[in-house]
Amino acid sequence: MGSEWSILGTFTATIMIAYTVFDKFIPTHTRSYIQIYVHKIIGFLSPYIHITFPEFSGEHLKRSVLFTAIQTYLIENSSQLATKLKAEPANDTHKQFLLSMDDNEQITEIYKGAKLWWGSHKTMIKTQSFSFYPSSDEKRFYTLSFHKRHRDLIAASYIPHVLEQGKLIKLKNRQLKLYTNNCYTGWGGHRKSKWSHVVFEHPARFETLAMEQKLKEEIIDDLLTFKDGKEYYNKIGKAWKRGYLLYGPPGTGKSTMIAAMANFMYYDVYDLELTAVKDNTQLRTLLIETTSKSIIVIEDIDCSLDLTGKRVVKKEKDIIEDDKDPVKKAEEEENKDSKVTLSGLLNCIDGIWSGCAGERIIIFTTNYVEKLDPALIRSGRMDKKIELSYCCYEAFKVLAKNYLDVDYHGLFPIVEGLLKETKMTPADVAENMMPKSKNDDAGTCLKKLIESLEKAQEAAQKKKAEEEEARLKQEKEKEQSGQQEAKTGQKAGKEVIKENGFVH
Ligand SMILES: Nc1ncnc2c1ncn2[C@@H]1O[C@H](COP(=O)(O)OP(=O)(O)OP(=O)(O)O)[C@@H](O)[C@H]1O
Ligand SMILES: [Mg+2]
Repeated sequence: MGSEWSILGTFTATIMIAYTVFDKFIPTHTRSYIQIYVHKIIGFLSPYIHITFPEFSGEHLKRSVLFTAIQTYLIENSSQLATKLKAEPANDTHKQFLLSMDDNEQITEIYKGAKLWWGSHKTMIKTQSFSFYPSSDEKRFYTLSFHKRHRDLIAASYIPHVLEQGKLIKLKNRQLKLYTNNCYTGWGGHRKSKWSHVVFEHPARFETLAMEQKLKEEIIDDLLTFKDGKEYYNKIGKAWKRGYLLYGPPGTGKSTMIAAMANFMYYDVYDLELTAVKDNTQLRTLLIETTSKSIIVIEDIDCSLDLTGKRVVKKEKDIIEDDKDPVKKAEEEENKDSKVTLSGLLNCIDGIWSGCAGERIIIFTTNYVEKLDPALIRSGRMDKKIELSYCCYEAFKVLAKNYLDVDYHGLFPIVEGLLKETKMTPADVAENMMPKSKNDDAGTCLKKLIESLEKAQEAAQKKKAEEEEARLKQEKEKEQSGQQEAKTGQKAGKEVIKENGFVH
C-alpha cells in the first residue's frame, strides 16, 4: 500500500510540476502538442486511470453538481482518513465548522474490494487585471485514481454511489430555513413581493409536544406516509401535497406543532402572511417560488381572509380615522384595491400550486374553525383536520417531563383531577409550572400549578353560577312579563265586553 501511495504521490507531483513549468516557459501553441504526447505515454505506461472533477464546468462556468456532491461525500469520509485537513464554517450561523481534506491532500478508499485514491487540488489562474484584493481565481478539482481493471465497477457503481451519498448527506446536514413574504417598494415605486429568509432553529419536537399520545402517533404516521409517498401519489395521479388544518383555542400548540413538523420532516417553512399579499396574481407568484420539501403556513386564516372574498386589514379597527399617519393612510388606500380572494386562494391550492414540484405541505391554523368556509377545508384541500385543545393529563405529563424533568410525583393525581374539571391551555399549564427561581423544585412548581388550577376552577364555577343566575333571572322576567301581559289582556277583554254590554 505504501509503495502505491508513493508511486501515486510522485506521479501527481510530477504532473503538477510539469504543469507549472509548462505554464511559465513554454509557448501556448507548443504546449498543447506536448500535452497530447505526454498523456499518451503516461496512459501507455501507467496501469492507473485518473478522472478529474472540476469545480466549475459548462459554457457558463456554473458550479458543478458533481463537484458539490463529491465534496460533501468527502467531507463526511475524509476527516477520518486525511491527515491534512482544513476547517471551514458549516453554515450561515458560523456556530459549527466542517473539516475537509486540505488542498493537495490524498486519501485512500476501498470500495467492494477495489482500491481507489481521491486527491484534492487547487491551481491558480493568472489574470491580467489589477486588484487591491486577493485574487479568487483559483481552480479547484478532485481527482479519482484507480486501477484499469476496476474501470467498470467505478463508472457504473462507485461514482453513482458517491453522488447519491453526497446528495443524502447534504440533505441531512442542510440548515432549515424560515421564509416570510414581506412587501417593499422597489425602484420607481414598483411594489414587489418576494420571500426573505432566516435560519430556522426552533427547538420544538414531537417528543416535547404536549398532547394525547395516540393523536401524536397518528400525525407522525401520516407525515411518514406522505414523505415516502412519491410513487403512490404518482400512481393515483394526484399532486404530491397534503393539507392540514390545525384548530383550537390560543395557546394550545398550533404554531409549536408546525415547528415540530418542520424539524421532523426536514422541511423549510414558508410563513405566508396573506394580509401582505397584494392580489391573487402575487399570491400565485409567491406560491410558485416555494421549493419542494417545504411547509407553507397560513396562520389565523379566519383573520386573513374575509369569506366574502374581501381582504381584512389587521388592527384597522383600532385606528381613529382622522388621526391616521399619511403613509399608513396611503397604504390602506392601496390595500383597499388589493384583493386576495377566497376563490383565488382555492385556485392556487388546487391549480397552479399543485402543478409545481411536489412534496409540499400546506397548513392553515385558526382559533375559530366554525367561521371557515366549508369550501376551504373540504377533503382534498385540507386532508387532515387536527384539533388542539385544552391540556389533558397525558399532555400535562409531557410538560412535567419537559419543564421539571419528572415522570411522576405524588401531586400528579391532584393535578389530574383538577385538569378533568378545568379548562387550561398547555401554554398556561407550562407557564404556571415553570420554575421561577433556582430553589424551586418539582414539588414547589406543581403546588403553584395546583393553586392556579384551583383559582381557574373557582373562577369557572363563579362564572357558571353567574350565568345560571342570569339565565334564571331572565326566565323569571319572561314569566312575569307573560303574566303581566295575560292580566292586561284579561282586563282589556273585560272592558271591551263591558262596553258592548255582554256581561253574564
Ligand atoms: N401542546 C403544546 N406542547 C408544548 N408546548 C406548548 C403546547 N401548547 C402550547 N405550548 C407552549 O405555549 C406557547 C404558545 O403556544 P403556540 O404558539 O404554539 O400556541 P398557538 O396554538 O399557536 O396559539 P395561537 O392560536 O395564539 O397562535 C409555546 O411557545 C409553547 O411553549
Ligand atoms: Mg400560533
